[in-house]
Amino acid sequence: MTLAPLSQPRPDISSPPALSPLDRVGRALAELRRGAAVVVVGPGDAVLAATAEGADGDLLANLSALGETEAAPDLLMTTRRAAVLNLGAPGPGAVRLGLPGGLTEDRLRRLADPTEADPVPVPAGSTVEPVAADSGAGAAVVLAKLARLLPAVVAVPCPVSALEALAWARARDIVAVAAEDVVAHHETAARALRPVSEARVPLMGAEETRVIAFRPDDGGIEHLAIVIGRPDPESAVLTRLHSECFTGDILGSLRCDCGEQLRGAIDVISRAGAGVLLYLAQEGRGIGLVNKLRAYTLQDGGLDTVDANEQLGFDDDERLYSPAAEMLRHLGFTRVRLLTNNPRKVSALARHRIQVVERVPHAFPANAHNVGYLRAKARRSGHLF
Ligand SMILES: Nc1nc2c(ncn2[C@@H]2O[C@H](COP(=O)(O)OP(=O)(O)OP(=O)(O)O)[C@@H](O)[C@H]2O)c(=O)[nH]1
Ligand SMILES: [Zn+2]
Repeated sequence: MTLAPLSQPRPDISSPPALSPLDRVGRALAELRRGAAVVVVGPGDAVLAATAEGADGDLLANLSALGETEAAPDLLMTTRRAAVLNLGAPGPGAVRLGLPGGLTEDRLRRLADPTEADPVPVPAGSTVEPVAADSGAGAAVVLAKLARLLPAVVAVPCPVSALEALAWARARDIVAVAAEDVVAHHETAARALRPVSEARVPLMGAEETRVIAFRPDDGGIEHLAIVIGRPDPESAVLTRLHSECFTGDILGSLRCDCGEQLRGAIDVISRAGAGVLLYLAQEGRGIGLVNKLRAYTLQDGGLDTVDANEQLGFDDDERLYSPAAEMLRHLGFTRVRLLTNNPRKVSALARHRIQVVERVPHAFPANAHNVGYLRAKARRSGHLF
């Protein structure tokens, strides 16, 4: 084998042609998850950001060096987390927190992660400034959420204008992404869902079952349609939207009702003759398994399921149901009888042009471990038990 001489020009792989917005966001998510910095470019700002989770002193110093500033990075967090720290009113969006004396690894950890044992110290003289959702700074926080990390990032402004930021990032081999693509990502990924494989999977109690996997175009986790029997698209199809719950579905956790609801839905649909169960990759009401375990730790400290989410900086429910509506349409179903106790699922499907002709209650007896959780769902989230 002959090796090409070193002097031979190499193909430029740093700027592949015409990456789609989904691809660009997908790359940025992978970078954040491995602890690298990304550039997020808004209409009037560009930030160099890395996730707060796992950030150490070296990363903070590197960000400042790359941003050509003596100042320590700012901490960007959701308005929800800021409210928990008594730094303003809760609501949608994000804020930039400036700390006198700068951000240290210890301060960062205690401000961003409520499962850290010590009380949160917000130093006197700290500044809090709202950031627009579609700005580079606002979108950087959305990226952390999409990456299913703690929704907080450390960031410095890029040392160039927003117009020059893409070229600046490319010259340094840093992945760059547009804020508008980040903000639109959830919906764009749902629209780009396509069926990629399908197989017959006889289930206990529902032998005539097919599983169809739908993949988002950004390479994200597949959602599954579990079609039992032969549902008639001309009539309202008995349908269950089930959000993934590793602990309840697989391990049989008693902290929630998911395992019973999953097996119960298969049973009910099978006895009715036909229907569909959508198994949605929305672990932990959309915050991911790692954050759900953090939420459990907070609940063991006395918070309920809604407050635990908000302490972490999330909304109480981060799920979107456009993927579910898209999958139903792919299957040819536009009218459903929905197995749920959750009114948000009913209204969300209607918003996405799937007609819910009936809500079919789907409740199971409580146990000693989930009784508080079920009560909180009824009291705080409007579940109809
Ligand atoms: N963040 C968080 N998620 C949880 C907790 N307990 C269960 N979950 C998640 O909540 C989701 C429950 O999903 P579903 O059963 O489809 O939805 P639901 O809102 O309970 O509505 P129903 O249709 O009435 O069952 C799953 O993704 C679980 O992983 C919790 O304490 N915190
Ligand atoms: Zn569960």
